[in-house]
Amino acid sequence: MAVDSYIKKMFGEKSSQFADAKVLLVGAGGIGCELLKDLIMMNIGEIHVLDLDTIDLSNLNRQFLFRHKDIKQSKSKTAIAAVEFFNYKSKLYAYHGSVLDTNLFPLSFFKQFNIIYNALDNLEARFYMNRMCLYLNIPLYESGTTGLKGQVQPIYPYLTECFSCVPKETPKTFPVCTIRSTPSKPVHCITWAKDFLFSQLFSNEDTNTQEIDASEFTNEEEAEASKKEVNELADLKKIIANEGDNEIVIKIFEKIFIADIERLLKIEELWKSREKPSFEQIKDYDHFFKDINKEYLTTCKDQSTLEEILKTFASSLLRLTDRFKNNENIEFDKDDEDTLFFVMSASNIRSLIFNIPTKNEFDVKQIAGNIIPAVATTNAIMAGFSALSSVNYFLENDNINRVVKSKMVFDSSSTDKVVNSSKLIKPNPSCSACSIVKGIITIDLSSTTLGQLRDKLIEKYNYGDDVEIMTLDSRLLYDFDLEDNLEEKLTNFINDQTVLLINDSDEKFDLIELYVLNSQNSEIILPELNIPLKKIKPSENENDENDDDDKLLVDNEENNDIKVTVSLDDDDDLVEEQPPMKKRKF
Ligand SMILES: Nc1ncnc2c1ncn2[C@@H]1O[C@H](COP(=O)(O)OP(=O)(O)OP(=O)(O)O)[C@@H](O)[C@H]1O
Ligand SMILES: [Zn+2]
Repeated sequence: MAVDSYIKKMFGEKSSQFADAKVLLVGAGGIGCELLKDLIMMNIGEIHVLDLDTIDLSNLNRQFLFRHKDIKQSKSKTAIAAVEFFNYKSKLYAYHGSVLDTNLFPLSFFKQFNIIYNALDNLEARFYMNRMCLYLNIPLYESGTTGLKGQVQPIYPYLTECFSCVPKETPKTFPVCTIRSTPSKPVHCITWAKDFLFSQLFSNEDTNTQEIDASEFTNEEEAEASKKEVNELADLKKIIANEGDNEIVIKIFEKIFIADIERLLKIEELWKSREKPSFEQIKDYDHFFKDINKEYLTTCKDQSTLEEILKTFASSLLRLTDRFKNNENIEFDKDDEDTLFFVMSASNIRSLIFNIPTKNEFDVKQIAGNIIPAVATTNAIMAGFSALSSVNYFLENDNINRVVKSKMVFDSSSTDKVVNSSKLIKPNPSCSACSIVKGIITIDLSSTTLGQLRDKLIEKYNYGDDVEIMTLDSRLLYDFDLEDNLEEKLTNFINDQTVLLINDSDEKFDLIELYVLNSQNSEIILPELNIPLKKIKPSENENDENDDDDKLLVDNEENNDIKVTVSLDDDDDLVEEQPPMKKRKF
């Protein structure tokens, strides 16, 4: 049966609308390759594929559109070239770049799509796409897998839970003192080698300026020892940059694995209830450093003998030193052999000193790359559900009906059912992303004054009296107390893509967020918004005399007449988005 009639049989007459759709697929990795195939099979009109990465050897086992010859080629472009021979009607477009790059992909880029599919592997990009879809009110089909687990979440902006509504699990971290002074597991040594030693030696940042936070250590002496370590490493880094002969291997080894450990040994407090580190297992190190070179031993991946460990350390260090001297920006990458082997061997030397089991290349790669093996089948299943979920977009006329028909799909822990589904849930009213109604304002910043913007806002959204206008980064541009700026052109305060927060001075309506698109000679075009009434009654906070204690008013250097509100709250949670401005009272 031809694809067209098959689709018609499956989904009915309305499936002919697939051909009119323009969709964006973000990510051409494990799920992305599968989704591209599924969307093509649905005869979607235009499929735009975006990915920042190039193909690695380790992608080939599951990213079935890529071949060995494609290694180092752009994922999005290769994926599209690979399906060229499929029998399909979709028009395909590839973009190589990060979706976070606002120069390459401004908000107006996303505006052209009916649907966006996320096939990403990190929270930052997922949070970002979630926001873009909220601004533009575009349905987002979010998917992800870890090993045998996976899930697909259709997100209909403001009607269902968005990606930020539920806090995401934090990646596992360890106390600094465990990593720096008292490791007891292989993962502690690998984390030390990757996140501390490797970045101290090879990162382009000025490591001299890095501060040690004494409160993270249980013991003052320990904090002092760590501070010394960092300063001395910064000196070694200078030697790496300027000399880089084989001497450096011995110097670095003796500093990190002898002097620093001796310093720790002197802190008796640390070893009262722990086994002391010892040099017994590495005492013959100078023997193995006699004939070092940049070639790796053929058995270096095994890491089963002291010779393999030490020689891998020496070769990887020398190779990285060469790269560093060539001004290469070296970052840890599990698929970059030199960086992986350096981390592997350095962590194994540390393990020998702390009497911890050593690990081979395979294990270190898993742990250092935080990898749960990706499973091709899970990717294929979740991509399939993502494509199928989006069929509701075409079969139903509006988002409310789409929500009713759509389901969230996830893996099941029961053995008699592979996948489960559940109804979509309403947004979390305190979600940092979707609890604030968002929209896009098109405006000519060079010809419009702040006063004109204020008047237009009041008129369009029926604010009773007045508004306060701020930027997302907390600059107060206007309130009833700050009228001096009203005659000024907006270019003096904001740019294209600035996000504005508009607050109702009467406290009747909730805060709104407007994304600025600068357009020359354009009138002020404000979005149609359904602004909810304020959830917290002002009277609830009236007795709170210290309301302003959590903000400071300071001068902005560029615009001296603008008040700048700086929050003293320091909410550093990486996996939850920043708390919304509406939580503060202005
Ligand atoms: N900011 C971003 N912009 C564009 N593409 C992105 C961005 N962040 C991640 N991606 C892409 O999302 C895809 C996710 O796919 P996947 O989870 O299979 O990861 P991978 O990098 O291909 O594989 P692995 O991490 O297992 O080696 C990757 O191709 C990655 O390049
Ligand atoms: Zn939300």
